[in-house]
Amino acid sequence: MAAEPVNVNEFSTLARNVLPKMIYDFYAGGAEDEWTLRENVAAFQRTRLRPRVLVDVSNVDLSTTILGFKISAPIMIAPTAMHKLAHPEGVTATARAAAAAGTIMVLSFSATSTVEEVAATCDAVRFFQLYVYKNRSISAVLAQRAERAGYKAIVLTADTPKLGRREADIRNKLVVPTLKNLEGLLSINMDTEKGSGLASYASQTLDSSFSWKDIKWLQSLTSLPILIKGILTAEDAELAIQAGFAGIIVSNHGARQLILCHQRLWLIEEVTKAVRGRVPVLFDGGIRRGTDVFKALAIGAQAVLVGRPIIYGLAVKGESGVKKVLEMLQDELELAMSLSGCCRVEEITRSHVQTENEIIRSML
Ligand SMILES: Cc1cc2nc3c(=O)[nH]c(=O)nc-3n(C[C@H](O)[C@H](O)[C@H](O)COP(=O)(O)O)c2cc1C
Ligand SMILES: CCCCCCC(=O)C(=O)O
Repeated sequence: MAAEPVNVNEFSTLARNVLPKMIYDFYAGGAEDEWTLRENVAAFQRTRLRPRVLVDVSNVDLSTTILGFKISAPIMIAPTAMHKLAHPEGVTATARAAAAAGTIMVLSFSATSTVEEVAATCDAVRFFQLYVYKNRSISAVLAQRAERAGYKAIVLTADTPKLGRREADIRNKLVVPTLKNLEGLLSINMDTEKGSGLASYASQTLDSSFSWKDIKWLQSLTSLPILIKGILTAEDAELAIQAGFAGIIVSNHGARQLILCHQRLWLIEEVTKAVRGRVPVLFDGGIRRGTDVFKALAIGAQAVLVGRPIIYGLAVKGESGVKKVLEMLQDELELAMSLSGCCRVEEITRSHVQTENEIIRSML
């Protein structure tokens, strides 16, 4: 029997062993030559901590509040598609694990369980992620179904007018299962002749004409707060606030969309400076350790979301695997806070981290 994983990265190795190659590659993969994927993780490793000592850390509290909802730690579950490819119970198991951990899960539009099935599986605060389809009434129906089913916010993913070029999926001729939310609403011929079935599906469905001028339409569909996911510049952060978004998620979609040339972790600082506290700023991408959460918070994020590690926990051990991943990250964050002299998440400040440039400058 394989040894029990002691950290989140070991779940990734175990997941690789249990999943068919096509599925693991879909989950693990990034766009093009995947250097942004590597950079998502490496940026954390190049960021140093500046711990303070001799602080009474006998009582550390990780809890925080996002859009008025209290969560046990600033670690949420990012929307990721098709959990039934990882485990037969799919995202209902993920949702139960989120509820047990006292955190918020963002359900993917492209889930393999319906919004109602997920809502019925446990009582927890959930958000719903939305893509805008060419047939906009499909997105409208889904946003309204989510509101009726008790979801507390909509998360508009803004970085996917077209699907990124995921070369592993092209090579593997990725076959995608039925997306349960769309049953009866859409019928698509998923072509794997030329490569990825997901790419074929996306090119038939995603509305690449959707733009800032259409946000009012989106807001007219729902009374829920709407967050925007995929913001990477101060300019777009300002537009998002002007458009009335209730929160911003700094994200490069787990390096699955555009290959970037910026050390992305520092975009949190660019965005938080532009936002000036007007709405919460969250971050996702490359979080694999509690110290990564700590660093993202120090740079200015109010909470982080985690994508792949959750799927790997699900693939390896179902609901209990997801719980374990969340527990590991929470425990590591608690230790990082204790060893840095922080008892509350609000006590994690910019002075607790040093950037690569700051490190170089300090040597001159
Ligand atoms: C397999 C997979 C599926 C994803 N599906 C979605 C999705 O349906 N909607 C969305 O907005 N983002 C999706 N994402 C992006 C995640 O929400 C998140 O931005 C990213 O996974 C964070 O990076 P991490 O995996 O390094 O934690 C997906 C990512 C992965 C890896
Ligand atoms: C119609 C677009 C499907 C996107 C699938 C999920 C996703 O966002 C991903 O990164 O994969």
